[in-house]
Amino acid sequence: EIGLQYGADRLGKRYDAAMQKFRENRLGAFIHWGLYAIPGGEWNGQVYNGAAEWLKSWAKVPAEEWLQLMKQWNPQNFDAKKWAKMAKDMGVKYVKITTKHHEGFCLWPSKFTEYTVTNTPYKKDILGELVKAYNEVGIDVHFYFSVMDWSHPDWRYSIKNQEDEIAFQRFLAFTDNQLKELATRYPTVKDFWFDGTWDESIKKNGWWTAHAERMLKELIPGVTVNSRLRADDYGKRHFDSNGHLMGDYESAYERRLPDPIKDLQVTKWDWEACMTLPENQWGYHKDWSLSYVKNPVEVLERIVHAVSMGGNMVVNFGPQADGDFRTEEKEIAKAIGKWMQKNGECIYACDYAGWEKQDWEYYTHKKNSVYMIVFNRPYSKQLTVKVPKETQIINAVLLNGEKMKVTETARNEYNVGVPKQDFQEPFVIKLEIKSSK
Ligand SMILES: C#C[C@@H]1N[C@@H](C)[C@@H](O)[C@H]1O
Repeated sequence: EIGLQYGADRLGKRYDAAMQKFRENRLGAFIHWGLYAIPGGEWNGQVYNGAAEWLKSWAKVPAEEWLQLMKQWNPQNFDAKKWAKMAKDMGVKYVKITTKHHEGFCLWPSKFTEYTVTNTPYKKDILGELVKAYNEVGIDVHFYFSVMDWSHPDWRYSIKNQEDEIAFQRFLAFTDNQLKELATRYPTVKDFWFDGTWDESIKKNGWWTAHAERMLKELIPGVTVNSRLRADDYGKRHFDSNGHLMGDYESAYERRLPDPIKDLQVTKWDWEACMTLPENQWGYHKDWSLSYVKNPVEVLERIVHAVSMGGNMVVNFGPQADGDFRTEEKEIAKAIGKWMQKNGECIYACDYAGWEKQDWEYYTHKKNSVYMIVFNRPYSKQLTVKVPKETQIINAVLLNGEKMKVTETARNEYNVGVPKQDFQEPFVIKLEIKSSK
């Protein structure tokens, strides 16, 4: 191994209570809300099909022009309690909120920039209202924070000369101030999810990324930080030059998931994926017909896929400028919630089972139960289960209590029958197992 000053601070998983809670939460929601919700993907009469929260970039809008949108920021239908109820009904255990996206507009009254909710017709501390409302219903709040800040004159993509260096060090000090502000104003926050850290300027300042993580953990003991913040002494991101994960969980799975057969290495560490409902829209886009929108079962499949490999899944919502959610998002949240109400025990506090994946889909594991989450119902009406050596299936029950037939078909192989009723949705069978290992 090579000596690193700014590599991984710890080897292996964290097992303290705060990290255990992060891990057991398993299902979260992302909220991408900012000035970009106002134009919703359209600028000067042209609709851009790229991600709506990047419209400033697609339409090449200068920062001072873009930030004029603040004059229109007045979400009259915003109701933090309604947002909290929608999340609770969906069955999410945490919500990640964009405190500040790349545009630099802050949902909290930051003292270090003029580009905040305070200087809009709305005036009030949106972030504070949301933290309070989510916490009141027992939902943890995580902060998304974009280091890249298009509104700040000292932001640099790369460091080309001494002037860049001096400006960027000022920028990092500004960022420190905002992070300290967030951690002290909202001490119940459980996690910081950093984004906008892929440019040369950050990779050349690995020291700062290590400092930012350590500073937050001093301010809020137990807080978790994602790997995307971190760059080591040589600019290596997520995993340091010795191959060790930096931060507390890997956060590279954005709109994609590890392969359930080829990428089993991820089961060795904590990780969290995040996904969009359309192909690639995080902020509100007025025209969702521009790309495929996943149906509720396709969203569920991604949630279960992540948990089956020991990861968390965060499903994204992009609220409208008026503070309400589009109908499609409300309907998907409701459908997920209905399924989670019946089947959540195969998700919450579950982990990778380590059994050989089958075509009917996924296993998850909790204590001495293994759950079979069936997305593909076989015409044979038999679900093949290959168990590890010295493992027996004692019984198999549907979560509604219906007993499933279990037939040993070969050494360490069983057939588990399917339910009589075709539920027209993924169903869950709970296996009680006995291992003589
Ligand atoms: C690229 C990029 C950003 N990362 C996702 C989580 C969204 O915030 C998107 O704008």
